[in-house]
Amino acid sequence: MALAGKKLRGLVAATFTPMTSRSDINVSVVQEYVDYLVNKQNVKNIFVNGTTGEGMSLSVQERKRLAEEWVKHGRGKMDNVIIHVGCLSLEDTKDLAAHAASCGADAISSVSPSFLKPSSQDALVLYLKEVAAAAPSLPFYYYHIPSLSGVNYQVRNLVGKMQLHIPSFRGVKFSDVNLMDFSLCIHEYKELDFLFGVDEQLLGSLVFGAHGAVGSTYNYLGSTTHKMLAAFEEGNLKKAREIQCKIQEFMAFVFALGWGLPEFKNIMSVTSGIDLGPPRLPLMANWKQEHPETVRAELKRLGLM
Ligand SMILES: CC(=O)N[C@H](C=O)[C@@H](O)[C@H](O)[C@H](O)CO
Ligand SMILES: CC(=O)C(=O)O
Repeated sequence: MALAGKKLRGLVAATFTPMTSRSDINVSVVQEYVDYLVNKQNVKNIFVNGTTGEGMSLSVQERKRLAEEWVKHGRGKMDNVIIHVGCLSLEDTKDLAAHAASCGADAISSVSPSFLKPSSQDALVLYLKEVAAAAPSLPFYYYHIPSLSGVNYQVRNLVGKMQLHIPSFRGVKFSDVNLMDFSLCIHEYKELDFLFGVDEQLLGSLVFGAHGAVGSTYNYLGSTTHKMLAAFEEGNLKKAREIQCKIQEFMAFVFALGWGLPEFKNIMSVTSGIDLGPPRLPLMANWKQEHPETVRAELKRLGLM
């Protein structure tokens, strides 16, 4: 089922990791979550254990268990289950990559290490080459997210090197606002997939030919975002802009609450009715019980729920 010659297109939901009230992973709701994405949001690709999934805050064992569950429940329902394998340890990353292949994932992706960082573009490519080689049968996507990784090489420059050294390299999940870099990637590397990762600015990336998008909001705004994609396809920019602005108004509202990614899982709990529990880390002090009602009211006010 691996992406062999297939192109990765359309919306990819970066899944939240379901947890119990005590912050243990809760795989019992994964099936319901998959069904919600497919049936209510018409989203058929998932990106597991990434930023949204708090992958970096989970143990290797938990990440493996989650990968197995998402693959198992995605089978026959999802077009692509992409497992994010990046972490600070190369050994763990390779272990996660090999595991993703063994459990039947469609592709893997990795961020750059972000504490001790690669000293050059070549060093990063060599590192990722080792990661990809641990799962040589799976398409590999580089996950560019400079705001969190602190690693900000121009992707356009990296891509040529990755293509040369990593046989399974297939594209980039581009979570940055540098649209010139993004555009030149698409223009120069037509055989690769470039997926945009700043949901509230997706319309801008479509102008430059984005092949798809990976993000946290497609969990609960997938169907709304599909309407924007359709309007863009039809050349109805006025409508596409209206939809994007609603999404921006909503994001501005949650940012004003002081929320960051882990707290966004509240929004998915509210919209899907699936209790995803609290974020893993006790650092996330802005996660408050009273907020769900406020979020629901705002989504309703904007016509997004
Ligand atoms: C920094 C970050 O987490 N970016 C996510 C994807 O990469 C996005 O999906 C955001 O969660 C989304 O655009 C909301 O800001
Ligand atoms: C947002 C995103 O794509 C991730 O969670 O990794």
